[in-house]
Amino acid sequence: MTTLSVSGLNVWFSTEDGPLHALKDVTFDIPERRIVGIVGESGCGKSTLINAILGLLADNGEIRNGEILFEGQSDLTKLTRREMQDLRGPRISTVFQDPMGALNPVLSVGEQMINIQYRSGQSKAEKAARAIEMLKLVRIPDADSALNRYPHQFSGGMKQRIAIAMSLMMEPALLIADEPTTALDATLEVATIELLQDLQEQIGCSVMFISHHLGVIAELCQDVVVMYAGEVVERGTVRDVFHDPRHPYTRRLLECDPARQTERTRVLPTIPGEIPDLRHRPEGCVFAPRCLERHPGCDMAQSERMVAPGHAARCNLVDQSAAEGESA
Ligand SMILES: Nc1ncnc2c1ncn2[C@@H]1O[C@H](COP(=O)(O)OP(=O)(O)OP(=O)(O)O)[C@@H](O)[C@H]1O
Repeated sequence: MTTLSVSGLNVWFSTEDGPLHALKDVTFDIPERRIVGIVGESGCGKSTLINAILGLLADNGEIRNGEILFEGQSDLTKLTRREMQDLRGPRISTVFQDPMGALNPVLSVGEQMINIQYRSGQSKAEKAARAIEMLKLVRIPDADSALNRYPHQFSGGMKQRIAIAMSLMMEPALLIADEPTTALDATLEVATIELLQDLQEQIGCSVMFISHHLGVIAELCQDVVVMYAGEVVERGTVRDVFHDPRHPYTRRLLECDPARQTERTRVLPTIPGEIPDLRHRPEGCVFAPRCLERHPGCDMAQSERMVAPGHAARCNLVDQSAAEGESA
């Protein structure tokens, strides 16, 4: 079963300078029990995508068309505010870069972990036992006494692990992890990624993992969705997309062999130029103004093409090279 299926999603923001088309025809799946990485430069629409899934778009934002199917049943774009509230947390949970966004500084860790289970129907002692079990799972030393401590009494890495424990406590079907390791140093980042891998396997949830760190995506994810200027430009398994990138944008991102780079340079390389103003999208390919492989066909609208089973790219060049291959 597919945990999340986003198809033809379009999000617009109204701004003083006119309508801004932030997400255009975004389509991808998060299959059951898989970790899907979302990668792209700042401004490519990652936050807008998360907010659209969670029903938390800003007041000036609007989903004009498209579908976000959760567990093959509910179209999240059609749910009421109340219905979305019921899903957020227990069924679709989140973990962000700053764990303090999830932790209340004036409540003990135990109180917070017990409060999260408000609908479990269990006694307080059972909830406390579950909290200790989760703290052990995320490798917090001395988990029993950790319940009585406050967030500021833990290191940054431990706070993030507690936030992860809280987000997985109700065994959600989908965890949305937005740059959860970016603020951590390299050693803690590796440990946190290994932990996420372990927990995902144990709990059996799907994960949408947002990162601008290609090395982390390669390490953790099975599938990857490459976004540019609010469009999905390429998607497929990490193996296919990273070993045989078909969109010029993906190729630019990957052009330096990650294996030969240091931890620091494995983050997204800077590509000359900027994401276009999304109030004035180019008629043709949105990446064309920065593309080194630009040709006249790029001035026409691009549609997504399957380049191999499960591997798609939104680039007219894909067909051209395929056609060249056939005629050679
Ligand atoms: N409330 C808003 N009103 C107007 N424009 C918005 C709003 N929110 C986002 N945008 C625009 O939508 C586009 C996508 O923004 P978004 O924040 O989703 O990108 P992002 O990839 O998450 O970037 P970052 O990594 O910097 O947070 C940008 O052009 C941004 O300016």
